[in-house]
Order: sequence, then C-alpha cells, then structure tokens
Amino acid sequence: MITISLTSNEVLLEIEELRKEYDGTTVLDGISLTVHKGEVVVILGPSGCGKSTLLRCLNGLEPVQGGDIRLRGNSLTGSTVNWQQTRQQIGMVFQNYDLFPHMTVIENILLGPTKVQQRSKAEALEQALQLLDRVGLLEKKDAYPRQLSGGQKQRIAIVRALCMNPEIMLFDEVTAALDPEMVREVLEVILGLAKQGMTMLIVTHEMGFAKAVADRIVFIDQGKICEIAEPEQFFSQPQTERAQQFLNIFQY
Ligand SMILES: Nc1ncnc2c1ncn2[C@@H]1O[C@H](COP(=O)(O)OP(=O)(O)OP(=O)(O)O)[C@@H](O)[C@H]1O
Repeated sequence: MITISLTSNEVLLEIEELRKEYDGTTVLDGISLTVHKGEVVVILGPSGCGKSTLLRCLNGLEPVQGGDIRLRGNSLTGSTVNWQQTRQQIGMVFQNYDLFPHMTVIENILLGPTKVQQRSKAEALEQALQLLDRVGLLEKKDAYPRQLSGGQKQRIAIVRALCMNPEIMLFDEVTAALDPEMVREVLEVILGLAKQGMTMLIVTHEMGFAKAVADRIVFIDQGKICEIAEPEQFFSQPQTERAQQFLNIFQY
C-alpha cells in the first residue's frame, strides 16, 4: 500500500519547555513539541494529566508561567500578543459547542468572519454554505441550535471555526458530551479534515479514532510528555509502563 503523507517540512507550531501552574501546583511541566503543517497530533493521557490545559494555553485562554509557544516563529507568550488576531489562526472546538442560542446556524457561523474579520457577507456566506454542505447540514442553515442534535451542533461548531480559515485546529474532547450514535458523524468530519491536510491537535478518549487520524501520538502523564510515537507503534507496543496502563483501561 502506498501511503501519501500530507505532512510538510514546514514548521507551524513550536512549543518549548512550556510550564503552567494553577495556584502554585505545576500542571504542565516542560512540554516541548513541534508540529508541522498538515500534521495531525493526537494528545492522549490519563484524566487530569494536563491535555485540556495544554490546548487552552495554545489558544491564549490560560497564561503560562514559563517556556514559549511560537506560531510560524511568532511568540504567543508575551504580553503584547494580539489574541484577537491570533485566535483567527488557531481555531478551537470544545466539548460544549457554545453556539449562541438566539442566533440561527448561519448567523452563528457568519459572526466571526463578518464582525471580527470584516469580510464581506456575500463572500463569507458562500464559504459557510460550502462548509455546511460538506458536513451534511446545509438544510439546517436557518435552524436554531435548540432544534439540532448534539452531533449536529458539534458539526456546526466545527464549521464555525473553519469559516475563519484557521491555520491549525484544536479539538478538545469534542465527542465527550455526545450520545454514542452521534460520535461517529463528528469524528468523520474531523477525519475528512485530516485527509484535506488540515493541521490539527486533538484531545480524545476515542482510541480507534486516535489510531485512525493521528500522524503522531503524544502521551502525556502528570504534565510531562512521556512518549511520542506513530500510532501503529504506540497502540501495539507502547514504550512506557504508564502508556501501557492507560491503554489497558481502554482495553486497547
Ligand atoms: N482552572 C483551574 N484551576 C485550578 N486547577 C485546574 C484548573 N483547570 C485544571 N486544573 C487542574 O489541572 C490539572 C490538569 O487539568 P486538565 O483539565 O488539563 O486535564 P485533562 O488531562 O484534560 O483531564 P481530562 O481528561 O479529565 O479532561 C488537573 O489536576 C486539574 O484539576
């Protein structure tokens, strides 16, 4: 079988010796990771190891106490970072799709492109409709969030983030709040993005999905990177006892 890698040599994101504390307790303890354009990195680790915190630091939602984060060489840890601009380059989707309840699907999606990015409504609308079509929800464009299932809301949240044309997408347990039958439809959207070469950092507890989507698995334990491996290697022969214990819990 010929495997075509969509990962380029171009470095997009560099995390260097990142340290994060909450109330004097170290939660991220010297995390270093380089992500290339087009790469899909899945972050795994036991509950409380710091996965969500790491994504939140990358998106400027948490201040850090040490180290650096660089996006295309530009540091994101100083006090002068323009987060409004930077967040347009780093899209994030959370467990709880926070769509505005009083706005329709299309209004939710167009808010960022038209208000923040000041793009023309016609141009943003064209892109939004294309993206909605791609996730199979074009007919829901005028629905309100309360009229959608959890899986549909989560796909809309992904479209909303994509419509800002980010360079990288962060996904934080986006299927954790969904009923099992809706998990697949959301994961398929993310798999589709991977095939199109979107750079992504994904936190998930879905091991089958992690194996299918990842170029690299990063296993974190107690705030440190314990292991970085290709998925085949990680799932068949993890190098550390902690990773083996973690996989045993998932019976994987
Ligand atoms: N706002 C906060 N204030 C204080 N401590 C926090 C805060 N947010 C997270 N923590 C702590 O930081 C540690 C890492 O939390 P984080 O949510 O990043 O873990 P996680 O690996 O994503 O866990 P899970 O898989 O359960 O979601 C935990 O010990 C958590 O209790």
